[in-house]
Amino acid sequence: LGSRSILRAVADKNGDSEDYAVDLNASNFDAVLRDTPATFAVVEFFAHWCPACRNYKPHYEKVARLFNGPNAVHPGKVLMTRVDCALKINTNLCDKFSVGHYPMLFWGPPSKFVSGSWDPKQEKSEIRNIDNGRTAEKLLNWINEQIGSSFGLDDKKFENEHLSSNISDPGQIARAVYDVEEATSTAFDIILEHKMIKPETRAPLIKFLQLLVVHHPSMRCRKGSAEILVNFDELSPANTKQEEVAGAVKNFQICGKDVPRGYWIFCRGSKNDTRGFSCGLWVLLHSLSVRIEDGESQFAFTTICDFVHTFFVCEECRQHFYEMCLSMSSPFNKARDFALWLWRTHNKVNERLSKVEETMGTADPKFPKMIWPPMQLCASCYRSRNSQKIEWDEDEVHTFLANYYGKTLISLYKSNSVLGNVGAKGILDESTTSTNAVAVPVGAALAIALASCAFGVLACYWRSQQKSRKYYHQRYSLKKYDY
Ligand SMILES: Cc1cc2nc3c(=O)[nH]c(=O)nc-3n(C[C@H](O)[C@H](O)[C@H](O)COP(=O)(O)OP(=O)(O)OC[C@H]3O[C@@H](n4cnc5c(N)ncnc54)[C@H](O)[C@@H]3O)c2cc1C
Repeated sequence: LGSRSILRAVADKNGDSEDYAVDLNASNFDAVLRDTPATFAVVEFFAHWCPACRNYKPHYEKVARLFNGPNAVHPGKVLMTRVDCALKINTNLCDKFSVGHYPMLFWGPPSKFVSGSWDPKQEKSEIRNIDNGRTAEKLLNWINEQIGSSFGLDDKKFENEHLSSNISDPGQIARAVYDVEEATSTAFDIILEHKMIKPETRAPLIKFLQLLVVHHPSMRCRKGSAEILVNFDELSPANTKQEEVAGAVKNFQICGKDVPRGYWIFCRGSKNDTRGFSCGLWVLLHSLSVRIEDGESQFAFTTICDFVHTFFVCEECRQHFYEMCLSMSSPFNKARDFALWLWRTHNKVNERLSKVEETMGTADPKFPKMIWPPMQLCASCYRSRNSQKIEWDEDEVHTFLANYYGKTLISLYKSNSVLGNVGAKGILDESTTSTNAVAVPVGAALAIALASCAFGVLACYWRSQQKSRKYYHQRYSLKKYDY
């Protein structure tokens, strides 16, 4: 099992069992703590034979319920885990943390636990012994003090009154990398659930996959998109029935088997019906727009327009977005222009929705629609501003977008090295060659994509899949955008 599967498998049990804390042992300890999107972790070292530990368990679980699993009230903040020191496999691990009594609780950033240790004599350590967590109330108070929160044991699902807005914190976007993966997976789940792969929708889907293969910010999703793309003609020959296609594609999970996880982090709203998928989709589109090369800008534009128009099941959203696509009178030659177009278009949506939400009272109070980026995020983006009008410095906006949706978005991946060495390298190797993929067949476009991405491992995999392949020599011309 992958480390995320462990997190999910444990989380999935929560429907009928009260075990929310994640059981770790020496073999999965590092991997789970490295992969968690949570900002902090609590590790409880205990022994299953210890009566005090058994009595403590309901207290610990009461707190873990708030943070772990798909129904977590405050997901992504704290990962609550436990290690049974009475199991032989964990002896060394417990020794490394100088576990001298049970239960013994530690707190720290998850990455500090990876290959980590704790020594009571050590003066400076980011791992701290929790010395006052003997009841659920005390433990939660201790956590609240550390992170300046006011979580309560009675907090209910989605009653995120404590959710802090991420509007003006530029570093928060780093957490959105998980949401971009979640949104990509959700988009493809929706496509399958709604049986949307048809002969007439193949072209927009293939083009979008081509874009993802090269420019998705997550290595996992680039790899998964490539696998689907490589097998696309086998998966959906023109005459195959919908059910067969859906069944076959389902076996290829676009961002790997551990995504989706079932919750949002950056895109989490303070109500259960706000934000989430549509926020994740925007972040995905922006992060694609800042990764393309000049020569791909028109391709990226038509691809994203067609994808939203064909596959985004919010009728009003896709219609409005498409109208804005159609209103473009000349093709894009520069990646910068396309990134700025998408930013402007998103702001038009924000402007329209802010009025609607104000009238209808449907806004998320923590995340009201606004013209973006606000001053707090990018003061230099503003040349001048009065109540009527903002005069933007578009060079500054573009620099900001490129940094925000480029490097910052994947910085958490890097620092956590979630994907291990290969993944981190894949993510950092953002150099790509311009690819007018719209004019080349699927296989050839992929070959160019792979060659240009330094995807060593994936390229090997791809070649091994190509032995007896015949490509569709099909031109995906989209008349609507032929200028
Ligand atoms: C293509 C598309 C079209 C949509 N059209 C409609 C519609 O017609 N009607 C409707 O009700 N809903 C529409 N939606 C949904 C709506 O835009 C929001 O996604 C949703 O209301 C959730 O809002 P949010 O607060 O999470 O912020 P979102 O608007 O989803 O934005 C997500 C994040 O992107 C960043 N951001 C905000 N503005 C910009 C910008 N201009 N440039 C770059 N980054 C920005 C912010 O960090 C923000 O938190 C659409 C969504 C998409 C993806």
